[in-house]
Amino acid sequence: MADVRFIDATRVFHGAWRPAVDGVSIDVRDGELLVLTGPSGSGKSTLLRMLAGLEPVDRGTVLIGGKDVGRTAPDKRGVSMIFQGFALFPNQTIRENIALPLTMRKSSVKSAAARVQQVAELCGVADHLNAKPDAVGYDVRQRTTMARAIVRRPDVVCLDEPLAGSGTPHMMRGRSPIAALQRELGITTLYATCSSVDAWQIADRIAVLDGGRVQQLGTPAEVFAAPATIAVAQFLGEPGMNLVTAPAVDGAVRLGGLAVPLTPAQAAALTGPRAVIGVRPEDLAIGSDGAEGIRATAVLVRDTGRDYLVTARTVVDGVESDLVVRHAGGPVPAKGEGVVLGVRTGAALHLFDAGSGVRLPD
Ligand SMILES: Nc1ncnc2c1ncn2[C@@H]1O[C@H](COP(=O)(O)OP(=O)(O)OP(=O)(O)O)[C@@H](O)[C@H]1O
Repeated sequence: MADVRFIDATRVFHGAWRPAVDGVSIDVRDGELLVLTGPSGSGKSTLLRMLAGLEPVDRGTVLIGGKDVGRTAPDKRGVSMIFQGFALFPNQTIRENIALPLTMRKSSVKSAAARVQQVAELCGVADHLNAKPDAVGYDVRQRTTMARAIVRRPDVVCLDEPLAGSGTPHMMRGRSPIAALQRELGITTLYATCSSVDAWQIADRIAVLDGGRVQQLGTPAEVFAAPATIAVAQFLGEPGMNLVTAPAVDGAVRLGGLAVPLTPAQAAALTGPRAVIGVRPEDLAIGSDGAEGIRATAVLVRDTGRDYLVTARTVVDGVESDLVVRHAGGPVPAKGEGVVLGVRTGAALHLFDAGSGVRLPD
């Protein structure tokens, strides 16, 4: 096992107008499950491929266990990569699927069989070795994928969107046996996913990428509580945080009747006359005693089964903005009805600079 370090790692594809991975510096601890997340095209796969040696590093350094692997061939790096959707061969048995990395390396038949048995037991699939992937459940298929990934005793496992296209419902993903096994085995793992739900549920820490750059690195709770940029705030949460550009006047950012006072440090960090107020749907409430409220019109009401998501349209500085409210108790407004929105007591409000998109100091 080993730790992983990216230092200023950069990859520019031929003819591209900007790097796909742009000066990324991340330390992944030995045994850690680090989730790389961010929108499609943010550079997650390219970063994993650079670690595995499938993509060159144009600038910067990649270290595995303290060793610069820039000149190390992919099969000598001790990195095992799992691609999208499990990638188990349907016409091969679970045993053959697990054995594949060994048979490709022409390991002796006897030692390969012993190793497959050992890994199958470790991953809890020993009872299914003669079955084909289609004949076993989702849990066994994922465990088999992990067994195949570790059969050659890698130092690091890279999983690139392992659940994409696997038909796994979102609510099941947090119970992913891959994540559970990773913890049992304590193997350093980098897991790329577009899904902020996956990232939130399984990670020790998450790195949010956007445009090839690390926007934020931290535990899921840290990133959720204090997103470092507007891009991160938009990305995490379901639905994402409401973000409204509002004027900063007389030391406060004003959204309807709501005035969010700026600390001296926040006022000094502002690069222009506007800030972006961020508030999560669960932190807004319909109904407010007037003066402090945001006057709006309900334009969409969605029943989630557990509660309602009400989209309310307001006008700030002559510009229409939509705010989503998670509404659980009390009468549900009809489409077109006027509402006054308030911020729940104790709720967090987030402030970002409208020009740079960076969080204002708390
Ligand atoms: N082989 C390639 N040649 C040229 N450009 C590429 C190549 N591979 C990726 N890119 C570009 O690099 C950028 C990062 O892509 P990458 O696949 O790493 O992002 P990603 O976050 O993994 O996206 P996704 O979640 O859709 O896989 C994108 O702009 C993509 O178009």
